[in-house]
Amino acid sequence: MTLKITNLTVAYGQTTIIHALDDLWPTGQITALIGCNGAGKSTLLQALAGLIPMQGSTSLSGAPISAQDRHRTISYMPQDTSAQSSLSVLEVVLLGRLGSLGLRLPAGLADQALATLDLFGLATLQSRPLDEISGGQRQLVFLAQALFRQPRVLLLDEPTAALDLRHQLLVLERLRHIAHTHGMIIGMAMHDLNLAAQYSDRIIGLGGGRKVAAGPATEVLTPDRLRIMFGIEARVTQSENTPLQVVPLRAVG
Ligand SMILES: Nc1ncnc2c1ncn2[C@@H]1O[C@H](COP(=O)(O)OP(=O)(O)OP(=O)(O)O)[C@@H](O)[C@H]1O
Repeated sequence: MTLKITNLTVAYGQTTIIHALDDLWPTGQITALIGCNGAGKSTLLQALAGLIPMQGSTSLSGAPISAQDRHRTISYMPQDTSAQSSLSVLEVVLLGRLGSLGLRLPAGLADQALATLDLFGLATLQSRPLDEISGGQRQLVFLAQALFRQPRVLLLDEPTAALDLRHQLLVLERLRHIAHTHGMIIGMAMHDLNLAAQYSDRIIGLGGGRKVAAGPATEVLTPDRLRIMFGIEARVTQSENTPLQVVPLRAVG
């Protein structure tokens, strides 16, 4: 299974934001989208999720994704998870499978939702109202909701932005495991280049809504490319048993 993106173009009014982007996202892999503020990462994810109009096409294993398929097969977690609600944490996760909910909860569904919460260490929060948990916990709840939908393609906009270091690693380890074992296609926008290097299979560098680099971290995260993409001077190090490390030194230009 491969997500094929062909000639994807997004415009707000007269302004084109994503310019005729082509790409292939293979099954079981995490693709990280990197790029400076305004590069088009969120816009690309939202277009793929069918939340904003786009031109071009997307297909899964050769079959075009219709509007109805898109809702069933693609799950999206936005950058902003600040929505207010007095629903409990477990209820918010259950909403991920709204289509399966009726007057009675199907047998086992709540247990499955609880197991998804437990992936991120949140089971003890299940009865707490969403309004009464922290920003990082909230991000984890919406991540659990997106996963609970059991999508074939999971799109995440900066999924670790609100998380402490332990939870950043835990979430990305879990996601990598899920991608590999379930063959899920995961695309995520990230600002932390070291986490992108450590956990993604492939990195796409966006600049001005265009793909300016794509490939494994060792090819994309080079000092020359970092200078072009982010306007920074950086040192990049890698030794045998440690992941590639980007050390930003100064802003240039
Ligand atoms: N609703 C909108 N109407 C008009 N322009 C928009 C809208 N949303 C985003 N843009 C513009 O589209 C461009 C890409 O924005 P986008 O949010 O995709 O960037 P990003 O790479 O996700 O940035 P960040 O890292 O800051 O989240 C920016 O120039 C932004 O100003």
